[in-house]
Amino acid sequence: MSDEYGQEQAIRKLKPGKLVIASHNAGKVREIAALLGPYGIEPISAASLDLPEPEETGTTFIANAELKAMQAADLSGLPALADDSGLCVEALNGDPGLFSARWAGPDKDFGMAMQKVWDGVQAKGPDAGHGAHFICALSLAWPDGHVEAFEGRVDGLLVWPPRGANGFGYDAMFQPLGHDISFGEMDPDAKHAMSHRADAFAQLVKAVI
Ligand SMILES: O=P(O)(O)OP(=O)(O)OP(=O)(O)OC[C@H]1O[C@@H](n2cnc3c(O)ncnc32)[C@H](O)[C@@H]1O
Ligand SMILES: [Mg+2]
Repeated sequence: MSDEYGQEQAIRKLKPGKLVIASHNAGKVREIAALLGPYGIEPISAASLDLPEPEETGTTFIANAELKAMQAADLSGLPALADDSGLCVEALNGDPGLFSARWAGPDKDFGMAMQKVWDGVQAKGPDAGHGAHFICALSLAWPDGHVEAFEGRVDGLLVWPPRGANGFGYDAMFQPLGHDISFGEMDPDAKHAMSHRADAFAQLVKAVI
């Protein structure tokens, strides 16, 4: 148990210091580091610590975020922040959802994954809606086993063909409600102002920073 983050600490404010970003997705690590920017917290990536990628056996975004954060905190001895997220498509009953990364296969081919999403919606017929949302669960875990989690969401529409080279994953086929450009076409700062990750992060900041 570390002194700084021990069980006896009544208020678990995240003091400026080191925080492991328990993700192996470079796009997420970049976004989380940008969100942490104003708080004077030094992010350390799981990859730079050679942390293993745990199997995501949870049945909810929060469960998966918690298992990733708890493993990284346990192995590193530092507080760790993990993100489990995904694209939920209404016409596909919420798929790919928890399996958003897995739909891209071992080569992480999101061109193929986006095509699969679009083909799935087309197969539902001409009346299928294009509504979708992203969910992001952020979990913060301390080496003593304490863990908290926050869930954010952004609603939008699927667009086809994919547009823009910014962002990562499914960004090029997702247009947030009230906007006429996709996340793939948006400046990173604009995405950070409205994304599912920003929503979850705002809740985390309120609770612990
Ligand atoms: O588990 P870690 O190591 O964090 O990395 P991952 O890529 O496997 O991440 P997830 O298991 O949470 O899978 C979520 C997938 O959902 C997609 N996704 C999540 N947030 C996104 C965003 O902001 N924009 C586009 N796609 C996103 C993206 O393709 C991710 O690979
Ligand atoms: Mg993953």
